[in-house]
Amino acid sequence: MKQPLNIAFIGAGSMAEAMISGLISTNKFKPGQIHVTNYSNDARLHELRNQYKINITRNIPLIIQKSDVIVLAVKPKDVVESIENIKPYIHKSHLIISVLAGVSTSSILSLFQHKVPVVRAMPNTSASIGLSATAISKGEHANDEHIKLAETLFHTVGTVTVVPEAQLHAVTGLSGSGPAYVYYFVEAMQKAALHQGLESDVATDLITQTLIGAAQMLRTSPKSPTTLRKEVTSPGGTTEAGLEQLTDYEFQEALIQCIDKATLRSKELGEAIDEKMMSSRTSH
Ligand SMILES: NC(=O)C1=CN([C@@H]2O[C@H](COP(=O)(O)OP(=O)(O)OC[C@H]3O[C@@H](n4cnc5c(N)ncnc54)[C@H](O)[C@@H]3O)[C@@H](O)[C@H]2O)C=CC1
Ligand SMILES: O=C(O)[C@@H]1CCC=N1
Repeated sequence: MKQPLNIAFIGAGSMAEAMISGLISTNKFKPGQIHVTNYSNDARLHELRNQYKINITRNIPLIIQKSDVIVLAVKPKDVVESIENIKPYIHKSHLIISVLAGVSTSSILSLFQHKVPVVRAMPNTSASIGLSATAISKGEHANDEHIKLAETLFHTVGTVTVVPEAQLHAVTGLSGSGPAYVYYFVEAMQKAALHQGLESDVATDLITQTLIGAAQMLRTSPKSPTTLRKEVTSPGGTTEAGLEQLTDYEFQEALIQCIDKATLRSKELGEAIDEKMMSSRTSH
């Protein structure tokens, strides 16, 4: 594929912005190489242009013609309409990257109705600071070069793992949605800190540094999470008293159920698209 690459984002929401922000902040992509369009919100496009100096447009033929990589970043429910709009202008030398939860590469290929290379990816919003955990899989007409290109792109915004496509539902429930679970956990820690009389900004600093420290320990220490937990937990001490409450409230079970449910939802989102495609075919 020619260099420098031009990238079009179809959809200008949270995930598109996280990727745009990450791509630009690493200086590996210039704002001029990035193009973005959305459904109807002009103010949102102007906001993105003001912040990142990227190209904004609602001219579909133009954005597709100018770009080598097309990132589908609409909600799963909008995939049929968004592909319908771009389809006439797509050719085989484009690489389509879908970040849509649940939607399979085979559904995307059926919507394009021709042999376009598709890579499906599941990043997370930490892409905005170059720390996404992204997993990718290739569709039927994507080759090793396409997967390499997608790897390079997502490497700019964090780590990349290639997985069999069937595993992307679990990845979505785990690391795609994962940042939200952590933020939810932090919201609870903040409430507890306030309840105990700590100042809000003091609490926020302590919580954030605790999370960064624990995450860094997980990354750098050869010890397992269980060993690291036990090292904090003095017999008869404060941690043990706290963890007893989490056990009583079945915290781990709740989290397992949470990830199972999110994984199931990813499958349902994909199935809903397949059903929509089937019913539109039978009604024509
Ligand atoms: N938000 C997240 O943390 C993550 C989201 N994703 C996936 O990324 C995709 C986008 O999610 P968000 O950014 O959170 O959604 P969002 O609702 O913030 O953004 C969706 C964007 O799509 C645009 N859009 C809708 N229909 C369109 C059409 N026909 N043509 C062009 N643009 C159209 C909307 O105007 C909006 O800009 C979803 O499929 C989601 O599953 C994947 C990983 C993480
Ligand atoms: O909640 C969602 O459906 C998307 C996919 C992963 C994170 N956000």
